[in-house]
Amino acid sequence: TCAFAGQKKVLAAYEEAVKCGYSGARAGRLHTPHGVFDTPMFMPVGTQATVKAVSPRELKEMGAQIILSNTYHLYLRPGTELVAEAGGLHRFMDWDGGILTDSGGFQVFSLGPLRKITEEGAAFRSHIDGSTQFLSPEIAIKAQMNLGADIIMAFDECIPYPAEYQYAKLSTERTTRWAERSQKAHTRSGQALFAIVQGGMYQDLRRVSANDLVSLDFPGYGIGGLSVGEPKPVMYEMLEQTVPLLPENKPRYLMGVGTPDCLVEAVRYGIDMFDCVFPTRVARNGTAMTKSGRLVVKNAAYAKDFLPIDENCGCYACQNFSRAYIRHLLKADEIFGLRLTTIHNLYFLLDFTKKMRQAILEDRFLSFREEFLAQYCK
Ligand SMILES: CNc1nc2cc3nc(NC)[nH]c3cc2c(=O)[nH]1
Ligand SMILES: [Zn+2]
Repeated sequence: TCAFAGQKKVLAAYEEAVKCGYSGARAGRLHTPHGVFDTPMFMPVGTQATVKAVSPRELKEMGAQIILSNTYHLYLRPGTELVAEAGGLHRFMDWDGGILTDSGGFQVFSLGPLRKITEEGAAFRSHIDGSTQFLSPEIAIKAQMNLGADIIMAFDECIPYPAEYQYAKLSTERTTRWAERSQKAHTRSGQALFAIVQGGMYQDLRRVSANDLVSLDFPGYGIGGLSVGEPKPVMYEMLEQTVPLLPENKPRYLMGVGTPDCLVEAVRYGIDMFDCVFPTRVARNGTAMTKSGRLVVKNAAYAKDFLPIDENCGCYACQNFSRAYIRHLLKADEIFGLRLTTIHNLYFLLDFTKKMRQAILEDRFLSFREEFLAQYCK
């Protein structure tokens, strides 16, 4: 059955175009001040106000719609007030598409040597100069208002994996209180604030977290605390528990995911938005993503392979260069080499989400998923 449910309300409004088949997969459109964007979507990560090794023009060319930047990094360097003085993040990095900033929650817990978490917020040492820093919902929201992203995230704690039930419970309850404080601190119109569902790997805590945040009525919901080392079946189980509790007419954003097999599974559960450093990170050590799995183009096997990374790929790297040439550049430590693998990997994931959208619109997503998983080896 295909139903159309549209809503053109506040910014970052989610307009579901088509929900088809017997899965939760849906194709939608996300309304923001910088445009209306198609979902499912992959968002390239530009941690320090640049997607490493590629230009905004190249990102536009390959079909990027919304890109991500990290508040934690920009808060420490160059400072979010400075970015505000520069006219905001869009002007600063010359990107006129959508921008989503995460709130520092994850980085504080995964990057800076953590000092202490209290009800007030998180004290940590800067990974840049070792200085003692502090982030709270109010500080994180003010920083994101300064950056001026179209979508910003509530300040939360990404619960480490594994975590005791009691810790996960207390942390999740605090994250919900932090979400409320984030909401109160968010006074910038034309900017959507998403909450982040936590709950560790506990079904009941996931449900409580989702229900509590839905009752606080946000324009969109991140699903956090996943892709933190848990087995994939556990991640999917948490999605199964969480996504159905989230409003159909609001976007769902699975944070930090991921590889194509995870994307196609998460879309089946009804996820609309993804971000992941994987494509850009593995590109920098010479690994290309293909529909059959990873291709380490740096390997000697490709020294005389004059075919492109993927003959059916429409990206700049595959249209113009061979595996042998890219391998040569990588071996010679030439910057252009990792630019080409990065361009290919970003294009691959952006194109993959476009193909999933098309499959949903044509009501053939489940067979698309079967065919893809049959060919892709992790
Ligand atoms: C900004 N808050 C926030 N970011 C996250 C980023 C993540 N990135 C991954 N895997 C790479 N898991 C994540 C979880 C969170 C999370 O629970 N919260
Ligand atoms: Zn390519």
